[in-house]
Amino acid sequence: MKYLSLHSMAHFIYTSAQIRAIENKIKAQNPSPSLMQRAGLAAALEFKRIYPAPATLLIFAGPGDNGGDAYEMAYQLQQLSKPGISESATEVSFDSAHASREYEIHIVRDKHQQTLSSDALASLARAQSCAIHWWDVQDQYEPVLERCNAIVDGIFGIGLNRPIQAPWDQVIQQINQNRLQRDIAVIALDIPSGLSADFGTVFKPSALADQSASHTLNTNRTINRAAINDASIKASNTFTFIGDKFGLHTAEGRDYAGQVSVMNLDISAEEFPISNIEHNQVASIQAQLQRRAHASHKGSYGDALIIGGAQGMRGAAFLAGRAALHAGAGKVHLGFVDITSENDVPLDIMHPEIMCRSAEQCQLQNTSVAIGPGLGQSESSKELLLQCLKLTHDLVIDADALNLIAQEPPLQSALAQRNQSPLRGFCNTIITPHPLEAARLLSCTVQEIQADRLKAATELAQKWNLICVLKGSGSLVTDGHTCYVNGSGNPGLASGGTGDVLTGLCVALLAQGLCAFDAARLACYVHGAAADQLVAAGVGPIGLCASELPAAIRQYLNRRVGEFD
Ligand SMILES: NC(=O)C1=CN([C@@H]2O[C@H](COP(=O)(O)OP(=O)(O)OC[C@H]3O[C@@H](n4cnc5c(N)ncnc54)[C@H](O)[C@@H]3O)[C@@H](O)[C@H]2O)[C@@H](O)CC1
Repeated sequence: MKYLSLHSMAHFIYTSAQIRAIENKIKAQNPSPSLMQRAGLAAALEFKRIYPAPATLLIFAGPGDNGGDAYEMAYQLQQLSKPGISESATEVSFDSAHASREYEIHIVRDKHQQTLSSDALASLARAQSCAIHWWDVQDQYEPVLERCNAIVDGIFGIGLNRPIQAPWDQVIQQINQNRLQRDIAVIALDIPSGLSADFGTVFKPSALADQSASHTLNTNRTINRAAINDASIKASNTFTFIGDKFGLHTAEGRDYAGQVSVMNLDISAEEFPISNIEHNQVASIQAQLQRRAHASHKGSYGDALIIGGAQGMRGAAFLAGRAALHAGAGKVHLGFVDITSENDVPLDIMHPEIMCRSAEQCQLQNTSVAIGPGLGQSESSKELLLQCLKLTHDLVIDADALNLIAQEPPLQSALAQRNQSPLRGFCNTIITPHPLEAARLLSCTVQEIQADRLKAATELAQKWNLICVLKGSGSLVTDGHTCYVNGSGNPGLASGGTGDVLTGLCVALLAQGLCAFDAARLACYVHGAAADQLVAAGVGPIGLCASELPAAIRQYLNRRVGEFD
């Protein structure tokens, strides 16, 4: 299908500034058909594929080029509905006498707010020459809204630069409410209106913050609570143009974008700049996990030690330990804190192969270590963390270990000095903060972290010269230069203990010889994929338990990477 093909750059993600630069470069070449025509045709073809006619389509067109895309899509859909028109045509001559009624198309626009570019004006003219129904945003188009089969959002694209106000704010809530009630397709062109392409955040006008259960808006439109807090379109699908955008995949982006299709508009790969943001594709890393040789033994797959599990949080260490075991570490040790006598040391009855002892008795050298799950913040935990920072080569730092570092300058110095020991060389260090832990580490608020996740993850990785996994929807894995956005996983992971499992998985992969960046990337991917596998089998997302993940991780790894020669 023309313009929808993905080239070798498909795994890259771009900033809106990069997309604008590509757009300007191509536009300067006066291409025919124009980029807007290509965008409209690509959107029409993909829409027709996922939503074949007959159907009633309500298209909302805004004041900028995103609105131009919407006009062009409407025009192209009308053309594609004509009998005998080839789907690979890029420009189709119009003959209104033959216009098919296969799609009943309605367009809503703001007649008083048109500041259209020449491209958008040309697309508007083409659409106006078709059998399309036209509405002003102030008209009562509700009867169409209530019976249409699909809605297209061409209100704002990457040019959105402030919170959305009347009349479009009310329209957005109305569209979201309609989708909630009728479960219809809502297709966003380029990016859902209201979502930031660069941050995955929603521009929220303060007026929306404390609105109550139901509201009568100035066009007599009643909006219920479920839709009221949305200052962005919640799309079922986003057709994004030229290149993929970061905001569609992290922070709030995934909840608003739905299924993303990238349409590169036939722009060749050479026109794209090098991007330092990529989707976390792990095929090449999976290949690095050792295939199991006959003549291998437990020593071949490394030792993993997890330190944590203070009183009341012993389970966190067990979860990490089981994850390390199921992810293939040769030997797994748990070092518990708060142990007063030998008899205090807990055992994992279900997994007696895990070796348990007091943390103080554990060997920190020649072992891949994770510290944090259930660690607590006692003096002895602090001392253990200091020892780990000083003595280990492979170290995963999570949970309370991160909170301690945030509070204690001596721990921060020890972290900063990890790569300066000539004996150890460059260390494998991974931190796995969730947004609150990241906020503590950077002395800011969670809102500030979430407002620019890329900046936060990059800053943490650069500050301490390590690999940072910033957890949350669309987890980021970065070394401070290249950032991978993880696409696997689902809201079933939003429960206690899943982070401990991720930590155990990271340390098991380090133990098996992966470098920190590869281990963190593969761990994130496999952790999410295991959860996706469980949800596909009906285990979650509601009630998915962290303790169910290790076995799913084992299954995933054996299916995808661990084949036995
Ligand atoms: N021109 C082209 O050749 C192409 C354009 N494309 C489309 O063009 C879009 C970008 O176009 P624009 O730069 O015109 O951006 P938009 O279509 O997002 O609209 C920007 C316009 O809306 C105004 N605006 C921004 N925030 C507002 C708010 N909260 N309330 C009211 N008005 C607001 C701006 O002042 C500006 O006039 C892309 O997202 C994409 O959809 C793509 O199709 C690629 C090709």
